[in-house]
Amino acid sequence: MPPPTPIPIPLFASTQLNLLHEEHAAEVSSSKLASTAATVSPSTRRTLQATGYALTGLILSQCRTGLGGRVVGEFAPDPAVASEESRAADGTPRLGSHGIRVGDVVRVSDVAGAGKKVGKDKDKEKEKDAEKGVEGVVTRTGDRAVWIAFGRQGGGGMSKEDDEAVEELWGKKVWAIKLANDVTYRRMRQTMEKMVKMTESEYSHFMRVAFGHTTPLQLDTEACGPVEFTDPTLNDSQKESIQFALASRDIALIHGPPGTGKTHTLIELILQLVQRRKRVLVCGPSNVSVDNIVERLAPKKVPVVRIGHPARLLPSVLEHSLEVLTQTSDAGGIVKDIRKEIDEKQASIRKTRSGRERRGIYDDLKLLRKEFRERESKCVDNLVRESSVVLATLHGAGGHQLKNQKFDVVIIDEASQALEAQCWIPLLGAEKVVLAGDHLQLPPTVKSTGQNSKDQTSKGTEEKTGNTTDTETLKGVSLERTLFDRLLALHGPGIKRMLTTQYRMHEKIMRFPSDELYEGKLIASDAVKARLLIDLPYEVEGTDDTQEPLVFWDTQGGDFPEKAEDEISKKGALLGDSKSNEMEAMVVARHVDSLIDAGIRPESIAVITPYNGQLALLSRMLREKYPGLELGSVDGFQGREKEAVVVSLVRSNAEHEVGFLGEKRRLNVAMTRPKRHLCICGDSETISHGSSFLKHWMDFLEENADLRYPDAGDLL
Ligand SMILES: Nc1ncnc2c1ncn2[C@@H]1O[C@H](COP(=O)(O)OP(=O)(O)OP(=O)(O)O)[C@@H](O)[C@H]1O
Repeated sequence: MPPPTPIPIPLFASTQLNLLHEEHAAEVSSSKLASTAATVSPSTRRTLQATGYALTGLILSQCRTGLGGRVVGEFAPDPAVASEESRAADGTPRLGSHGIRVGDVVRVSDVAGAGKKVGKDKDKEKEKDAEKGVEGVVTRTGDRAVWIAFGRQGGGGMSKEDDEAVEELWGKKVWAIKLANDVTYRRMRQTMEKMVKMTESEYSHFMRVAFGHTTPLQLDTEACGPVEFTDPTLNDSQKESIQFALASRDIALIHGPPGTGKTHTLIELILQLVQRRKRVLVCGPSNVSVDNIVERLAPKKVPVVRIGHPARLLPSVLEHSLEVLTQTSDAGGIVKDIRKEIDEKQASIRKTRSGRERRGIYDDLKLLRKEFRERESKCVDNLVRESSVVLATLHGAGGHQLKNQKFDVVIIDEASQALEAQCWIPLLGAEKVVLAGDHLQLPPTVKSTGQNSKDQTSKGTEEKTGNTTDTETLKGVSLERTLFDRLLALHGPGIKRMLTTQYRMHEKIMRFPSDELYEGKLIASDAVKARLLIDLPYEVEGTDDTQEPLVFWDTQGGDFPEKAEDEISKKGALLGDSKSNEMEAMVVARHVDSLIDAGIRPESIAVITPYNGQLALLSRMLREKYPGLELGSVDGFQGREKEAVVVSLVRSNAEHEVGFLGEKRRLNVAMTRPKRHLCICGDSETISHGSSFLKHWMDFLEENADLRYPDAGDLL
């Protein structure tokens, strides 16, 4: 491996900043979420409610101190404006249908505050605040109320400003609007800004490795000692990956192709690190990816703390949540009394008529909350310090709870699905890093093209340096290029170990992705290699489908043409164009019918397609008929599996255009979801012209699949 070309860290970080800026703008505009909830008319508010973005006509009906010292407000429909139809039998107003969900970030503001004429400057300020409202996270939704927790994102209780803003809501008619959650962006931006400013002497060894200023250190096999695995079922490639990660001194990549037990391996690695008295920070790009690890680690009796807003955590991991521990653990005792006092004071405000008395209580409340925050932060600090394993999402790791915490190892699961800037949130202070992922499946979804920032960066660089060398070194830096990918390209396969036994697919389903993408190294475990639908643990008839793992319905011949379709969002907005193929959809539907006729439960089957136009069509044909059947996009199905998967490839045209079927990582995801049965529907003539990968795939299917040719006349 030739020495890597070093990448200047400030240049990398400023390019990322530009790319992130563009991406955020693209995301906000495509999601159409209002980023400011300032003055909007009643009719706009009603439209926003009808389209699932807001809840109007609310009043604050109750407040209590909730998790992490946040104020949790209960918002009920205003009885004064609730219509007769919207009331329950006992006359209580109901919320009606709305699209506000648990975990959503919302802003609650006063509807009347907007546009009022006010006299004094101080009042004007207050009025402005009321318009601006206060941000919170939805913790519960019910028929008669929604509950919203106010306070800093990432925990730590209420700030003084939040306190006042919530108090301002009492007695007002308010509304709540869903906001784009930009904590992740903020944290990525802050991290990149920090990187831009860092001086050479501040770079950690890991940073210098990650940007090619130096090469990874030799493995330290002696220091990691002999490994006694706690899990006797680990296979050799899993054991080797764990040993490698233990011996590495700076960077180790664990490459986990589909179904190879990546998480299984990480659990053992974490246990081994804890045995060696190492402190470990474990992160993932999503709450689910992190909770998945907490769930599997918790029974092992290792002290773990999960950082993150309790509203977004799985109920099964709540007892390990930092905010819950702050209340339930012994360490939490120091904040309990004060919380009670705050609640009592708060309740007394509403009973007090005199303005002077109210202000007095208000002042007391401020002091109490300050005390609460101080005690809580001490308690949080102790809890985190005492835990060998701390878990958070990548952006959650940028919260105040981990500010002064040092970890021996940072592990990132699903690293190939995270933006690189996101990974750097926990990595800036890291000494040793383990990344687990599969760069041959889809990277994180990116909406922007990155073109503007590329142009800006090259211009800026040329102006600054007078040449384009730096721009050259940044070639290939885009948001879609993950840290996992980049490190592999920079330092070569020596920094990675691959898991090779897969526990999902029948051998015949695995063969093509293994040979084409994983150097033929995948092995199907004995338990799965010959499993067929007919072997399912419920009654299944023996048919051509239930005894065959791989079926190819080849629609070649021109009778199954694709169609361009406008892609319409739920709100009726034009999203762009997509493709559909009605005749092919009929082939898919027939295949699903015959699987179900043979006794396969709809819940065991998924139908997936890369095109939203086709997904809409298939949904119309199949959703009502088989409610348990799963219908989805290929991208959305990454990380999932089903007993039987039917893939509709859609493209069929005389020009042999294949669009984004040309992305082999997407096809890899599509073909590696099933356990026992994969059925591909597509036009081999069109598809085989798309790329050499697609040509090999079509050849493979022709030779190895149960090949069938649908008759267009039969279908009509
Ligand atoms: N050594 C093993 N022996 C038996 N079963 C295993 C082993 N390792 C993993 N598995 C099984 O393989 C399946 C996938 O494992 P796991 O959920 O850890 O993988 P993952 O990495 O999270 O998922 P994916 O591979 O899809 O990314 C699980 O059902 C798990 O029990």
